[in-house]
This record gives sequence, C-alpha cells and structure tokens, in this order.
Amino acid sequence: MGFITTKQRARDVLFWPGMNKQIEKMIISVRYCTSTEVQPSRMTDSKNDEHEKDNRFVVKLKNPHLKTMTEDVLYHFTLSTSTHDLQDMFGDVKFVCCSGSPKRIAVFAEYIRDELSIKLPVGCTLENIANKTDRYALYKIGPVLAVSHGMGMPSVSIMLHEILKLVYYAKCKDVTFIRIGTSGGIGLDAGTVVVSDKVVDGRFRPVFEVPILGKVVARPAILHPQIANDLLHCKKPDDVFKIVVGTTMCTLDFYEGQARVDGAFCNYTEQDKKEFLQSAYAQGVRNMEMESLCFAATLHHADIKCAVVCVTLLDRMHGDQISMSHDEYEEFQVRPQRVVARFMRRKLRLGSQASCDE
Ligand SMILES: O=P(O)(O)O[C@H]1O[C@H](CO)[C@@H](O)[C@H]1O
Ligand SMILES: O=c1cc[nH]c(=O)[nH]1
Repeated sequence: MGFITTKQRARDVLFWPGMNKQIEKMIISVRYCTSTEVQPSRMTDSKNDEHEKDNRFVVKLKNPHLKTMTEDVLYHFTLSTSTHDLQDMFGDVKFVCCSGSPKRIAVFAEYIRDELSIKLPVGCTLENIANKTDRYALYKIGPVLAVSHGMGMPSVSIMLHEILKLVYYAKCKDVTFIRIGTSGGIGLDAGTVVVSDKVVDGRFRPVFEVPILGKVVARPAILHPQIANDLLHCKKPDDVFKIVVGTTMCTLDFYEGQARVDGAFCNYTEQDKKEFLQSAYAQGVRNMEMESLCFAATLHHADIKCAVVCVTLLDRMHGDQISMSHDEYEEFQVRPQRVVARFMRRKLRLGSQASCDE
C-alpha cells in the first residue's frame, strides 16, 4: 500500500508560506487577548533522541516530562506503555478520524474497512480497543484510527491528550487528524457538508482559551488549508448533497451558546437570535458545533495537520429543534464520512489517483 509520497510531502511543505499569512492574522487577533502562552522553547526537550532527529514528520510532543516517565497510562483508553507495544500496534497510523458518538464511530470503522478494502482474518470483527472503559471507543482499521470524543471541548481535550501521546509513543509519521461531525447550519439546507476553513469561539475569536496554573492560555485554532481544499475537491457530480467551505463557530453549549430559544433558560428574543445568526452569517460562519476550536488549537499546538468536516442537521435560520426522522439522520451522518473516505483513498493512492473515487 503506497502512502503519501515524498513529492506530496514537499507540496505540503511548500504550502506553508500561505499558512504563515494566516498565522500572522492570528497573531494580530491573539494580541488582543490578555493571555499568556507557555513558550515552546522552554517546554521543548533540547535532547531530541536519534529517532526524532532522523524523522521530520514523526509526531513530537512539547512535554519534556514524558521522557522521564517509566510508564504512561492512557487511562481513558485502558492502554499503557508498559502493557502494550504501542509502536507495534499503532506505528502505521496515518489518519485519526474522530466523531462524538461511540456508535457513529463504530459505524464509520466498519465503513472504512470496506472502503479501504482492509481484510480481517476469517471470523474476526473489528474490536473496540478501548472496550474496558465506556468513556471512548477506539478502532484501528489499517492506517486509520477511529476514535469517539464525546460532547464538548473538555471531553475532546482529554481524548486528544491521550491519542496524541499514543501516536507519539507509536512513532507515527505524517499523521492527519479529521473531526467528522454533525452541526447546526446557518443559511444552508439541512444535510449540507461543511468543510471548515476557520474555527471561532462564541465571540468570533479564532482562539481556544484554557486556564493553566491560574492563567488563561490562548492557543490559536488553525486548520490546515491544503487539507480543507483537498476535502472540498472530494465532491462528486452525482452527490445528492452540497459540500461548502465556511467558518465554524464552536460553542460551550448546545442551547444558549448556539442562540437557541428552546433551552431551559432564555432571556433574549427571537429577534435577538435572528440578528446574531445573521451577523454570524455575514462574518462567514456557516455552522455551529462544540469541539472544533479545541480540536484545531490542540493539533496546531502539536504541529499536526487537521481538518473539520461536519454535516448540518438543520438550518438555524429556520428553527432550533432537530426533528428529522431516524433514517434521515443516519443518512446525513454518513455524508461527511463519505467525503473523508474519498480523501483518504486518494491520499493512500487507492483506486484512481486523480479522483476521489469511492
Ligand atoms: O455530532 P458530533 O460530532 O457528536 O458533535 C455535535 O453534536 C453534539 C451536540 O448534539 C455536539 O458535540 C456537537 O459538536
Ligand atoms: O444544532 C446543532 C446540531 C448538531 N450539533 C450542534 O452542536 N448543534
């Protein structure tokens, strides 16, 4: 199986000058935050081991303490560096695909197994590697790790800390993380797939703020523009759904945080809500969900490429309640999975190289 070629890698690297402009913009917005970030130079272990020197694309983590630990328990996945050979188990991982629900990620794992033509030994089924805990579900399907992250940023943050350590201990190279989610659309038909070009918080700021040692640390939330672009080009003429690019607003809550009037509390009017959604639309926001900001900021901080692809379950311009049929919901939630499957097939050079053939 051919993975990403040196040529492609070079293209990715060449893309980074474009990325720098975005970082410049980010610095401008971050300047207005009263936060401080731990300086990477203080946190980076100066004594990179041989392995890291030789491998530019290997996952590196900015935590010198990890190298002093005799054992690291990935508690929420019931994995440990002393009881599992993580490099042997996960060393070939190229994509980490994440969704909120353990059930949806199980469906995705089965789907990807078929899409990538991964053969399991006769009589074997895909197993949830984290089945000793009910916190998250984790599947490995060839070069793809499929993991659930629960709802909200605290939950996705814990998953990312542990899965980042997993890919680090496994010495994975050139890994891409993709969140495949559901969302509320703004000015889009329900069932539209939104590829995020930018993620912002509920105040339109592209930063993830996290209190550390009593101080607010602001991490810029940056997605990889080339991956977003590649995903967008995984559209097929016979798709019954649209794929659009847009800004994703990531909120702390599903109800008031997303300007719904149907929560347990609401002290604003339908008109206030409408004006907020219209202002969001005018600023390029096309959907709302609850994990992308932490996802983009954490992975950018880890120097790992990432993307966010979500289907919209409703158009928030027309209401708050999600009342589609179960069948429609099932069909909608596989749409971003299909787009991501095409993207991965393309990157893995399966099927036609020139297109996103399914
Ligand atoms: O569909 P997933 O990926 O679970 O995510 C979305 O759905 C949940 C709300 O219903 C939030 O977590 C939101 O981000
Ligand atoms: O409206 C919605 C739908 C799904 N997920 C969200 O966060 N919001």
